[in-house]
This record gives sequence, C-alpha cells and structure tokens, in this order.
Amino acid sequence: GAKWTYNGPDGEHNWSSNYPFCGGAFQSPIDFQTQLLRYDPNLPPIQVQNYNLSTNEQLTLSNNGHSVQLSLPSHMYISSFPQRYSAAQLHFHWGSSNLLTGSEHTVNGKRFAGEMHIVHFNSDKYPNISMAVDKHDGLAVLGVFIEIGEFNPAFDKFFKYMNGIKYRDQKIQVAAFNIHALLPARLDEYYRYDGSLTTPPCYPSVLWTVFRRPVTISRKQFMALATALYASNAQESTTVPLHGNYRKPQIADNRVVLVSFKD
Ligand SMILES: NS(=O)(=O)c1c(F)c(F)c(S(=O)(=O)CCO)c(N[C@H]2CCc3ccccc32)c1F
Ligand SMILES: [Zn+2]
Repeated sequence: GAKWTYNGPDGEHNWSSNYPFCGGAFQSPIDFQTQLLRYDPNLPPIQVQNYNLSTNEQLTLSNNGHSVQLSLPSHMYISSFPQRYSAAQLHFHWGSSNLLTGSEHTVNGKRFAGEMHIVHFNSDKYPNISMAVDKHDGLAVLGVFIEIGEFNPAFDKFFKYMNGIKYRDQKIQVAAFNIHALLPARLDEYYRYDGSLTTPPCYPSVLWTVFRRPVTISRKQFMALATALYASNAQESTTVPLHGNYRKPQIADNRVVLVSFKD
C-alpha cells in the first residue's frame, strides 16, 4: 500500500487519505482514563499455550521500516477466549534516545518508555492472519508496557541481534526462546477494549488486552532499541532513524474500557 510514516507529510494526520479506516471508529490506541474504566469480575486471567519455544526452533527477526518484528509460530496461542487466537508476530513501539516515552496506550496521560504487542489471529475461523486482519473478530493483541529499570535477560535474546537488521527489509534467523518470559508477572490484571490496528490500514479488528503491570528493561537495552534501527533501506543515501514509532491516543468517544482489577 501507500507509504506512511509517524511524522511529516505522510504522518498519522494524513493516514486516512490513503487508509480510510484510520479516520473511522474504534481506533487505537487510547488513553485509559479512570472515568472510562469499568471493573468486570468475569474477565479471566489470560492463559497462553506453547509460549515456551524450544531453542532449536528458529524465528525471523526483521526490520519492516515501521518496527522491529519477530515472527511467531502458530502453535503458540491464547487459550482463555472462546475461540483460539494463534500467534503471528510480536513487535515494539518506542520513543527516542532523548525522549524516553514511546508507548501507544497511556494511563491517565502517563506514557511509558515503550510497548510490546504480541499479535494473534482467530485461527478457529481464518486460515491465516492476512484473511483475519480486516475481520471484526479477526485479531487479538496482547499489549505490554515497557519501563526502564532492571536489566531483562529475556529481551536480550533478540536485542543482541539488532545490528543485523539495522535497515528496512533486513531480516535474520534467531534461535527461539521462552516468549512467556517477555510477559509481565501478573496476567490477571489488564485493560480490555475493542479497537484497531494502530498502523495503516487501521482495521477495527483488534480485541485489545493491555496488561496493567509493565515489564522493565535497562536503560542500555532501551537505548539499543531506540537507536539501532533505520526506517530507510541500506541502499538509500539518506538514513532515516526508526524511532518515535507510536500513534497518538485516539478519541475514545463513549467507548467503555473493561478492567479485570478493582483497586
Ligand atoms: N500495533 S499493531 O499491533 O496494530 C501493528 C503494528 F503496529 C505494526 F507495525 C504491524 S506491522 O506488520 O509490523 C507493520 C504494519 O502492518 C502490525 N502488523 C499486523 C497488521 C497487519 C498484519 C498482517 C500480517 C502480519 C501482521 C500484521 C500490527 F498489527
Ligand atoms: Zn503495535
């Protein structure tokens, strides 16, 4: 499709001219403001299966010009929903070396350092993510806030390979590892709402689950993520750094955000 960026003439305020859904309803991300939240005692803890991948599996780590993404095998899935949602990929949103805030969702206006998204598709109904991506019950994305703090060995399983995918469309194979280790401690506390892809084509096809508790990575790890990649490809003479790849919060209208926690 048409090229899009996070800043400049092809930035998010113009996405809707090439991608009409981006100007439509149910857009993501949103700001989780206290007055939007409604406690729902029926929201179960999130359960995932087969996230502990064996190291002799290989995953593709790539720079798609918009984010760093890690392909995931479809035998990984979310088991706490009526229909099975199988994993497709995970990717990140971050700020920049001098703007340490780059999450997409925010909590009462607080922006975290970054946000990881694990994208799943409804494999009970659709054969692959491309067939699911524009359907109302097509996708389920797990969102994890990232804060700067303790070093996180799980993230280093692929952060150490970032110099191999500096430029757009570069990809490398990396040894699989325990993806469960990337998740926060508590999978029973989360925000839940119906939303969209946060990038073009912005299809309103995502059941969002954003965990309340962040994970931490060290400042050094964050700087590696925020400074290693370019949105431009290796052939282009002018390099365009890949940072600040987060969409601003969308109008929540009177959308309700369910929460699985009381206090
Ligand atoms: N924040 S988000 O979760 O809404 C989201 C992204 F932010 C994002 F960057 C991507 S992408 O594929 O890396 C690049 C643009 O599609 C996807 N990719 C999804 C959407 C379309 C598609 C098709 C095949 C595999 C993955 C995806 C995405 F779902
Ligand atoms: Zn995302």
